[in-house]
Amino acid sequence: MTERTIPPQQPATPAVAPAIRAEGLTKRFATPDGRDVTAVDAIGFTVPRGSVTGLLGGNGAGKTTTISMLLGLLLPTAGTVEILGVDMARHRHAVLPRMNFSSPYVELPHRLTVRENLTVYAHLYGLTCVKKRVQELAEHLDLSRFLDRPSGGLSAGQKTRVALAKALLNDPELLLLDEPTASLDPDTADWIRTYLERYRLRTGATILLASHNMLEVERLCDSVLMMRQGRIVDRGAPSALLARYGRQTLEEVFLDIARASDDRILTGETADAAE
Ligand SMILES: Nc1ncnc2c1ncn2[C@@H]1O[C@H](COP(=O)(O)OP(=O)(O)OP(=O)(O)O)[C@@H](O)[C@H]1O
Repeated sequence: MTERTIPPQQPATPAVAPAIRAEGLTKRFATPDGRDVTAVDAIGFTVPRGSVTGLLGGNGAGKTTTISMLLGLLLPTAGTVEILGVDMARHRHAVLPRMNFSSPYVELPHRLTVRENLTVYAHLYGLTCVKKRVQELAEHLDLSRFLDRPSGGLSAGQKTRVALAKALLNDPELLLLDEPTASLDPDTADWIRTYLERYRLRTGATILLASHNMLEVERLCDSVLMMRQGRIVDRGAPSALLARYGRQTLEEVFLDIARASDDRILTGETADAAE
C-alpha cells in the first residue's frame, strides 16, 4: 500500500469578516478649560454577524462615544474600526448604506410630519419605491395613526417607534441602537424588544445595543461588553458572566462591576482569556 501525503491543515480563517471589529479604539475630547477627557480608552472587540451584543456601563462609561465612532459620526483619536469587513476610515461610504442607527439623543425635525421625515430619510438613503417602503414600515411599527402628524408632537413611545422605522428604512445588516427603550412604558418597551427579536430572526441582521436595562439585555443579547471609564472591563455571554460573578441576575453583575475598586475587576484582556 502506498502512503498518501496528507496536506498540512490550513489555519482556520473565518469566511466572513465580523460585523464589527474595533482595535485600539480611543477618543479623547478637549474640554473648554483645556483639559483632556479620555472618553474611550483603547478598546478592542469584535461582534459576530447575526448576533445581538449589549454595550453596558454606567453613565459616562463611553457607550455613546463608542457607537458614534462605529457610525463614523466621531473621528477616533486612535485605533481602527471595520464594519462588515470595510475600514471605516477609508471606505465609510461603501458601508454606510448597509448600516443604520437609532438614538433618543437624535431627534427628527419637529415640524415635518412622520411621513415627511421618513420620506426625506428614504431619499437620503437612495431608496427606490419610497412610498411603498414608508407604508410598509408604518404598518410593521404601528405608525399609521400618526403618520401625518408633526413629529415634534408625538409621545416618547411614538417617537421611539418612528426613530426605529427611520433606522430600518434601508433594511440594515447592522443596527446600532443607543438605549432603544429608554423612557418607554413596560408595554411599549416589550413591544420594541419583540420587534427587534423578530427583525433579527427574519433578516439575520447584527444588532449592537447600549442599554441600562439589564432585563432587556438578558432577554435580547447573546453577548455583552461591560464598559467602565472608557475601557472594556469584562465581556461574555450573559450566562457566562452570571457564572463568573456567582450571581443570579445581570443587574447584580453590573453592580459588582460598577462598585468594585479598579484592581478587583477584570480587564478586557483577562476577560478574553476567561472566555
Ligand atoms: N463632546 C464631548 N466633549 C467633552 N467630553 C465629552 C464629550 N462627549 C462625551 N464626553 C465625555 O466622555 C465620557 C463618555 O461619555 P458617553 O456619552 O460616551 O458615555 P455613556 O456611557 O454613553 O453615558 P450615558 O449612559 O450617561 O449615556 C463622559 O465623561 C462624557 O462627559
